[in-house]
Amino acid sequence: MITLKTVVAILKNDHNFRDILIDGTYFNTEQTDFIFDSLSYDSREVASKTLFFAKGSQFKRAFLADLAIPFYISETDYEVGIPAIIVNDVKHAMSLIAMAFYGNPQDDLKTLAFTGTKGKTTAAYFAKSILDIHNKHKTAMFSTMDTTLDGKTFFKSQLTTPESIDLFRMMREAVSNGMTHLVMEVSSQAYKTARVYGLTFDVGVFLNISPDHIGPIEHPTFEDYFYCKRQLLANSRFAVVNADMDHFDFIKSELTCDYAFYGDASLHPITQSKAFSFQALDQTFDIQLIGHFNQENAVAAALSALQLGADITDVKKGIAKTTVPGRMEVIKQANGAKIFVDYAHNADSLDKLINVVLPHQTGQVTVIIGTTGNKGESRRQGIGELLNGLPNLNVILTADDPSFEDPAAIAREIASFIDRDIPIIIDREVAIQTAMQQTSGPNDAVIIAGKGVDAYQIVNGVHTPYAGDKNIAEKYL
Ligand SMILES: CC(=O)N[C@H]1[C@@H](OP(=O)(O)OP(=O)(O)OC[C@H]2O[C@@H](n3ccc(=O)[nH]c3=O)[C@H](O)[C@@H]2O)O[C@H](CO)[C@@H](O)[C@@H]1O[C@H](C)C(=O)N[C@@H](C)C(=O)N[C@H](CCC(=O)O)C(=O)O
Ligand SMILES: Nc1ncnc2c1ncn2[C@@H]1O[C@H](COP(=O)(O)OP(=O)(O)OP(=O)(O)O)[C@@H](O)[C@H]1O
Repeated sequence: MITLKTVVAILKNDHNFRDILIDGTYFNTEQTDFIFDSLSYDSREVASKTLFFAKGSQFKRAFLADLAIPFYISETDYEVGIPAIIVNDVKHAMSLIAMAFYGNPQDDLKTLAFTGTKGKTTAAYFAKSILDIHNKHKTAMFSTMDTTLDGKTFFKSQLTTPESIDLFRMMREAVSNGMTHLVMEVSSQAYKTARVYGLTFDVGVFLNISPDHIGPIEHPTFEDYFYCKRQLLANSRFAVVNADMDHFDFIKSELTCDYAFYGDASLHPITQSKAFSFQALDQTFDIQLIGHFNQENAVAAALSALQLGADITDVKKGIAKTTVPGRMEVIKQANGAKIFVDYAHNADSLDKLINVVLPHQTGQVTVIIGTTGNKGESRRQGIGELLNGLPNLNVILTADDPSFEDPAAIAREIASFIDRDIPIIIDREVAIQTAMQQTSGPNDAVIIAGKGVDAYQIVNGVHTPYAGDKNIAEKYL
């Protein structure tokens, strides 16, 4: 529940209130009070006491026209005869009002947020494993892969960071379920679209930055992407930062809270890095996820969990038991060849993934990859140029969430950055089957990059069923 009076007070306090408009008359405050019993940003989900937020580039006046609602909040007066609260920024309004409506659930949780171009999901899984040992399985998690409000039942979310109304509702539900900690991923889009506006995290972690998510529906420039990501540190009580990342000195210069750094250029380097173990924080850790970058993700999670009260024993146990579906999963073909299934879908991740595989697999190595349509368009050049610089690698280009674009055209665009001829097999299952048929022994490998365990392909904007890279690979062992 929230009253109109509280809503107006929140907006005024945030310097976001413009006016209330009822039947063509302007008011600078509420005329009578009203109690709202729900919040919504979707006209298909409203009731008689819903406070409705009209937001978004695709919002249409028609969505409001026949609604039986007491008020809506908007940047625009849609002139539909419904009392309107006009604000300068509807997404700021939505976040602060949702926070109050759900009773500031962040105050009842220890909150840990990860941002970075890569590793958010993996680091979140490490952190959840550690914290679950510390708090006896009372860790909620909001991640791209999985969301859990009770620590044990999981569902897939549409967005990496939920819309603010959903975020605070889910946080409240997690508290009601007895959760004491929340681990979440915060995307740059979350800051760009104010999904976490007004929220301060107990610990904010910045894992790394590389050019990505630049395109018409994401960020116009790298500067914008980087700025949005840095907002996590500006809105955290304690920062954990990778000292080896690009622009680290600048990030450090901006910090206003306490912090811990990790990486070679810090007091917490990773040493003795082996496939399944490493040393850091004066300890030896066992780890199931191979790759130095996963050891970085693990140390970031370790420092965060220590800050939130876990002890080093919890940390060691948590890291040792962590696996992440679709991240660095290795299966063996009948002929001994190794199949690596990983979610790498930009040049930086693919580069790191290939560098983990090549030292061990000295035979024929085939990479299967595509890139998404209508999103992250710059990945095509990045991946093409990377593969061009690795002439000994076999490559098959395939589909990966083409959305409204033609997957063959996307593949041709990637191929245009590669000097040698590259086969294009749009059917991902056939691409995997073909590569696996070409292996001949234990030194060979197939790297299936991009979809991990995603059980769908986005085609024409619709999630269409897909068996999943790992399931398909297992079919052709
Ligand atoms: C750019 C962006 O963040 N867009 C998100 C945003 O859209 P928006 O606010 O612009 O809303 P819109 O799509 O224009 O829709 C207009 C509004 O009309 C409403 N509506 C619609 C139909 C109707 O009949 N009645 C009605 O009221 C809708 O509920 C919506 O509120 O809010 C929508 C939900 O309210 C999201 O679905 C949408 O995510 C889009 C689809 C998306 O794909 N976003 C990606 C780029 C994203 O955010 N990704 C990051 C992860 C990036 C990473 O991998 O690191 C993420 O956090 O998920
Ligand atoms: N620290 C890292 N640096 C570079 N690449 C990484 C790192 N951690 C993971 N990766 C690679 O990126 C892929 C995606 O990892 P993960 O899902 O943890 O990242 P994410 O930030 O959640 O990704 P996304 O934003 O694309 O959902 C992994 O499969 C791996 O190939």
